[in-house]
Amino acid sequence: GKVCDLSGWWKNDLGSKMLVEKVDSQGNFLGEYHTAVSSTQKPIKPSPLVGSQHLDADGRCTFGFTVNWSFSDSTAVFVGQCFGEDSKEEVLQTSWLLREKVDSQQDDWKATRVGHNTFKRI
Ligand SMILES: CC(=O)N1C(=O)N[C@@H]2[C@H](CCCCC(=O)O)SC[C@@H]21
Repeated sequence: GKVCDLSGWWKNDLGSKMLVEKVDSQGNFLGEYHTAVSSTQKPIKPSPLVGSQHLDADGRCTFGFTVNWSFSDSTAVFVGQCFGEDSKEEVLQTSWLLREKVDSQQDDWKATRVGHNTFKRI
């Protein structure tokens, strides 16, 4: 069967782009995330990501990664699964949590956003 190897460039429906560099034999990878959107006023910059994937032979591996935003004090974590039927194009269905930095615990309740998003290869 076809292993789902996440390495390469991906784009989601917000227009954000992600590069996954080499996936090692344990499924670990590094990369960078170029977000098209942000909740901050600061200029957007590429940000490093660290993650790991399963290496199932069925092209439908699960994965997770963390993005340490280089231009804001927030952090995002993504989890998802690759759907790569042999003939059809590969799609990553993901859910994410974005944790922004708040000044006090009184604001902790509103500090985490959740979402979902689909990535396709570019
Ligand atoms: C995939 C997806 O929906 N998102 C995407 O591609 N960019 C936004 C967020 C970017 C956060 C930038 C740093 C900040 O604003 O603090 S992470 C979830 C969302």
